[in-house]
Amino acid sequence: MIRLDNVTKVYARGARPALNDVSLEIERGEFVFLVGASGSGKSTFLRLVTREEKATAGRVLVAGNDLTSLSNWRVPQLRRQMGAVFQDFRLLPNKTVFENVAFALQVIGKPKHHIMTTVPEVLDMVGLAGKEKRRPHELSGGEQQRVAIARAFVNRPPLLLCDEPTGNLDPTTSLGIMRLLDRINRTGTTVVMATHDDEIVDQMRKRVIELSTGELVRDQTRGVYGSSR
Ligand SMILES: Nc1ncnc2c1ncn2[C@@H]1O[C@H](COP(=O)(O)OP(=O)(O)OP(=O)(O)O)[C@@H](O)[C@H]1O
Repeated sequence: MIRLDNVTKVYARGARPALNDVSLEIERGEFVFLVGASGSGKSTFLRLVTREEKATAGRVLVAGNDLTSLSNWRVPQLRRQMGAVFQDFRLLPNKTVFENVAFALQVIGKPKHHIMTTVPEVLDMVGLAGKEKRRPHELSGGEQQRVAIARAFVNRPPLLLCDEPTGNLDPTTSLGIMRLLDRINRTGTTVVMATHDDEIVDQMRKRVIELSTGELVRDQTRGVYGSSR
């Protein structure tokens, strides 16, 4: 699903590489935690996968596309294959829960009848049935993140990228979000999650990839947050 071959990323104003000669492979259907101190390169990794950034050297392959040579006009097509979830939810404040999720389908031209059947299904799946008409400010943080996950998953993308999805949530709420991401992963969707949440990583025991100042320093199956433990 994702392959990096000797990838280096140097930002225009960057003193040192944000990623330095990183090679790794993530297979379809895997659940992977991306850990490392602030500034270690996690977000850069995710931005290379979405093609928000281009590698300075090396090759990035995602869902069968070589992003090094992918033309700009094909980037929207690439992004349809991935959903993204962020720490700050990024919902549209003036739209209802239903409309926030429906919007993701409208922008890719799905017909109304498809939207009317698919959105309730996914809202049910994330545990928000009955809250369709609420606006984001009328929901708890955990519920807002469920809306964001519903929006990211409504098109059933093969890849879900999560950047600190539990960063604003308390431990119990975070666990609920993780159960949901785990369920999504079990449908066959590859999940890559950048996180600082040691409790979550230690509980889930999934593959852990650790970056340190742009270098891959650990790749562990059924891993924990800190390598010293
Ligand atoms: N647009 C940019 N221009 C210049 N340097 C950047 C840019 N974005 C990130 N960097 C630098 O690249 C390095 C890696 O940053 P990145 O955001 O990928 O780290 P991170 O692991 O996601 O950090 P955090 O956990 O704080 O989100 C840092 O040194 C950062 O300052």
